[in-house]
Amino acid sequence: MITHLANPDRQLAADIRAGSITFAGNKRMKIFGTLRCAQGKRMKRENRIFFQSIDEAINEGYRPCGHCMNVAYHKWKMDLFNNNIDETRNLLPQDGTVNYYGNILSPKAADRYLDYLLASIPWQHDEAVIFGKHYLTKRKVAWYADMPYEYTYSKVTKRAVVWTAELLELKAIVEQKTGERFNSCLLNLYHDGNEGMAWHSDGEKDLMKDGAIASLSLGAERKFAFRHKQTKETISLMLPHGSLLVMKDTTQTHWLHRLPPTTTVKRPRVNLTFRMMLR
Ligand SMILES: O=C(O)CCC(=O)C(=O)O
Ligand SMILES: [Fe+2]
Repeated sequence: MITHLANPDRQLAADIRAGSITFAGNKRMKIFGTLRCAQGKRMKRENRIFFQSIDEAINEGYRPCGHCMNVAYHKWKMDLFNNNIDETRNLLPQDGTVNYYGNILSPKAADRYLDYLLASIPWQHDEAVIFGKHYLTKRKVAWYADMPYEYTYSKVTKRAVVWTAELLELKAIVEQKTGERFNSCLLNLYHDGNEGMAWHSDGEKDLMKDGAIASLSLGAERKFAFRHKQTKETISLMLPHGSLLVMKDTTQTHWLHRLPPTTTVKRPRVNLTFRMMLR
């Protein structure tokens, strides 16, 4: 880190040629950018500071300029919300794998997808058969897939509709993050905290056995919990707007999961679970 005031311009030119100066920062604003940045050139000499590398600037607490360092700026923003989330850490102590990826969408993108999903998905109340009686849930669902697959859960057979462009974008983002492939997605709409989902596992015979299920959450932040079928051990976490959780390996065989209702949440939540159906 070198200040501009402490350096005669001749020395500065030599440092730039030698590569010991590659970025300039603003001491007052704690922003850094390239030496050619138009915004950077306007700053007062006494505020100007130089760095050799991006790492040096970030370690000093500077953030990348949104004009001349767009890619680094977006990475810095995502790292900021995800402060130190380790997506390789297994949240389960045994008998399955659950990985939490934190926020995978910027707040703006997450807002945009949530607005789209609330307005454009043909949401329908979910149907279940319990002791031979048909029930409609308060929660609404929609099911999308590569083909109009049939899928049975809660003793009711549903037929998928084919992807929209926006759902395909989300599927591509989730596949890129997780390295997995998915051919279908169940969407759930919880209008407020009164709606949730009871303890269950997603081990239906139409699903690929031990396949990954990737769960993308949008809207109101809600608690999500796992409970081991034998030991009854429970693990829970919060799922914020734009976050991704992946369940895989033998998770569905040994663990139940649920979305507990909560009276404090007044806003809707949309959850997308990307799955691999057997065909
Ligand atoms: O809403 C959620 O987070 C989970 C939904 C779920 O478990 C399911 O659709 O099977
Ligand atoms: Fe589930």
